[in-house]
Formats: sequence, C-alpha cells, structure tokens
Amino acid sequence: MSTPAVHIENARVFLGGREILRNINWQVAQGDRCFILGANGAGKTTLVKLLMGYAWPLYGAKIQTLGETFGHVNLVEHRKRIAWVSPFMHQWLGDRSWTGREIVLSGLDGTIGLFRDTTPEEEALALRHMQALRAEHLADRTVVTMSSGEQVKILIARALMTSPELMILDEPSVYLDIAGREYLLRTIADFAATRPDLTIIFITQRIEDILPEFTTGLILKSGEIAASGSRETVLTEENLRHAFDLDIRLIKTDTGRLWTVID
Ligand SMILES: Nc1ncnc2c1ncn2[C@@H]1O[C@H](COP(=O)(O)OP(=O)(O)OP(=O)(O)O)[C@@H](O)[C@H]1O
Repeated sequence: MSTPAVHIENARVFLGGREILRNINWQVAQGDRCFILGANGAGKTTLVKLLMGYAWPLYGAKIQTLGETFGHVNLVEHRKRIAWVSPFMHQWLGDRSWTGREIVLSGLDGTIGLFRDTTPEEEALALRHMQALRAEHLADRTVVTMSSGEQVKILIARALMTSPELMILDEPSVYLDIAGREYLLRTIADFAATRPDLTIIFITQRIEDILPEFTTGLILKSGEIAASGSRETVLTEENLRHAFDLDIRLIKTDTGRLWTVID
C-alpha cells in the first residue's frame, strides 16, 4: 500500500486553554478526494492547521502528511508540497492592484503579490493553470475587482504553481451566490479529473457542495470525528442529524448529489 497523504494518530489540540480537537485518528489515501463537513466551530479549520503545522497536538500524537512525520521534518520546506486555499486569503491582498496573472505567478515565491521579473516559462505555466480552471480571461484583471468566485479560482491557480501533492480547499464557496457556487464546484471537479495524482481535501459546511467526485469524507462535531469513511457511509441522514442537531432529510439527484431538506 502506498504512503497515505494524511495520517493522524491520537491527536488532541488545545487552543486558548480549551480543548478544540480530541481523539483524532484519520487517514486519507494518496489521490483521494475527501470532504470534511461540520457545523460552525466544529474544528474544521483547526484540523487543517494541524495538517499544516500551524496548530500542535498534545504529546503522544503522530501527525504525518505526504509520508513526513511532524517533529522530524522542516515544515517551511514541507509546506511547499501542500496548498491551502482559503477565500479568506483575499484579505491579505493589501492595497496593491495586483492582476490575476501576478497573483498566480507569486505562488512560485510563496508570496501574495509579485515582487520580481518573471521568465517566459513561468508565464506559460501560470497561463496553463488559469486555462485549466477556465480563468485565463482574468489574467489582466485586478484581483480586487473580481467576484469572490473568480478570486478563489485565481488562488487555486496560484497554489498549483509549485505542483503541490496535497490541496486543501477551505470552504471555497463560502462567499458565493448559487450560480457562482455551482460554477466553481463544477470547475473544481473537472479540474480534479485532470489531476488524478493530487490528493484533495475539501472543507465545507454544506452537504450539497460535496459533488459525487468526493468519494471519502469526515464529519466533525464539537472537536471529535463523528463519522469517517466512504461517501456513502458518512453522508447518511443519521450522521447529518447528529452533526448539525437538525431534523435533516436527504434527497438524492440523478447525478448522485445530495440536497438537504429540513423538516
Ligand atoms: N486560537 C484560538 N483560541 C481559542 N479558541 C479557538 C482558537 N481558534 C479556534 N478556536 C475555537 O475552536 C473551535 C473550533 O474552531 P474552528 O475554526 O476550527 O472551527 P470550524 O469548524 O472551522 O468553524 P467555522 O465553520 O465557523 O469556520 C471554535 O469554538 C473556536 O472558537
């Protein structure tokens, strides 16, 4: 069996004196398309921070990503193999009127904004990633004038510049209206089909965001894993009622996508 993309054993995380995550034992295989679902405050972002080495577990835990064990790896270098894309990153854009092209290219330097001249090869690579995400028309637009969905696509293209092996999409559709969300989700799924080697973790609070392409998943509730495994075993009415404390019914469309009805 190949090395899992994510392997966590017995993780427990305290922040500000509060226990935020407990009993976390979780694996994601390489190339998996895995969703993380949970209500506000369930611990989704803290789990991502744990994967990125921005939050640390109590002694006794084991955290591995892409085969490297935390505590025995240079995290600054290791993080270059992992892309964390969050729409909240737009807050880091600052005052400069960066174009889509400049933001995408800056992924090469780990900055948000470009501070050097680029080579024709780098320009061609940036264009290829924007094309794969159907975002090439945004190359010369300033990012601050783009819609939230367009900004997310530029951030995904930026993340791809260093050829990550693991991509974490942290609530990418959170600011989008219905049409924008549908378009972005389809774009991500289509893009994922072109990169079977890339492990993708997709965080969301909304069941309908989880397209059938996401075949494994995890539900967090109050800092604990409430369910994990295949899409079918995780996305059940019973699990969702428990996770969200709501009387949720699921309706499945012909495409296999699930929509919630609250009675
Ligand atoms: N630095 C911190 N100090 C203290 N508590 C924190 C800190 N960061 C997060 N928390 C708390 O940990 C809990 C989990 O937060 P987290 O951001 O991981 O949840 P989430 O599932 O991502 O939520 P959301 O869907 O609202 O983004 C929350 O109760 C939050 O208030």
